[in-house]
Amino acid sequence: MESVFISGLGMIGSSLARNIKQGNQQVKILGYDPELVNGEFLISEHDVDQLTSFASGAESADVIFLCGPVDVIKQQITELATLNLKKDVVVTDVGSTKQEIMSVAHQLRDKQITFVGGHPMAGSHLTGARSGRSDLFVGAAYFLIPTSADNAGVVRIQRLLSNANVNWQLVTAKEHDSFVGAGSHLPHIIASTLALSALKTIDNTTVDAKLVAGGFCDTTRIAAADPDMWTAIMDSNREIILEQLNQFNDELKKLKTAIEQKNKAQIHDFFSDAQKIRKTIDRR
Ligand SMILES: NC(=O)c1ccc[n+]([C@@H]2O[C@H](COP(=O)([O-])OP(=O)(O)OC[C@H]3O[C@@H](n4cnc5c(N)ncnc54)[C@H](O)[C@@H]3O)[C@@H](O)[C@H]2O)c1
Ligand SMILES: O=C(O)C(=O)C[C@]1(C(=O)O)C=C[C@@H](O)C=C1
Repeated sequence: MESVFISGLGMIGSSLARNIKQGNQQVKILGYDPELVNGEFLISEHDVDQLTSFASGAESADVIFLCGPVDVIKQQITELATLNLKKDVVVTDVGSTKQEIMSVAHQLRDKQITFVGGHPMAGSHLTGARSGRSDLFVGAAYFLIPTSADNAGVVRIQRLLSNANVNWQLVTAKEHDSFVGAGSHLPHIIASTLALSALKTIDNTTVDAKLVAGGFCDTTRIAAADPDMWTAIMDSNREIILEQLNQFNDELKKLKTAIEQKNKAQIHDFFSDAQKIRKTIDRR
């Protein structure tokens, strides 16, 4: 019987457990999470078969998914390199950044342990096992960062998650971090900045903040995300984020200047260009 160990049974880890279990009841799922409530919930739902310590789950697994925050994933890769893992184990993760993680993972590759970086590009601002879903990843990109020797690992992960109906994307860690910087990290920064700055103004009016426009709610939903998770992501993708923030500031400055100068043609071009870009990525 194939054993899968999932470390971190929050939204993403629990979604993987549900999906793998639904796809194949024969796979034994071992789980670890320091917040016991997550594991106990998944045991009660029969999505996880057994709760273990990190070390014993890792040592008895055929495939290991690291699903904690990015900083925890890095620590656990280092810990895995000290354990007595199965010889042909495949280790993967779901962290939102990849360059740092792939670089820490050399400790595993040096010991001929297969590590394939992973990142399902689906989720929400919610946390914990109760917020996971078996269909969370349907239609979403699932990035894998193989190294040249890791083809068997890629196939093994794809087979295990064949029920997930994801859009597999094999990319380099650098390409990944640049893409998610623009497509995920910057949006979170902007949503949170908007929430902070707009509320300063709104709180000085007599109108209830809950009466804000739908556009405010659409653009700030992700500002409700977990600060611990996002602090770890900012720290891990620091250089790319700083570069992309400069680019963002340049665009914002252009609009500010056009508004100051009452340059209606430029203001129109700004919204028209953005409209065209947004329409090209409409998925649903
Ligand atoms: N939230 C999203 O939309 C999303 C999407 C894709 C990837 N990710 C990435 O997935 C990972 C998990 O995010 P999530 O949304 O499931 O967050 P979550 O908070 O729901 O789950 C993280 C879990 O990790 C556990 N944890 C903390 N320290 C641990 C440790 N030492 N060992 C094992 N578990 C530990 C926490 O108790 C928590 O249950 C993060 O690395 C995140 O960057 C998140
Ligand atoms: O949809 C959301 O609420 C999310 O925040 C999910 C989201 C993102 O879209 O940016 C968050 C972090 C990830 O690494 C991948 C997906």
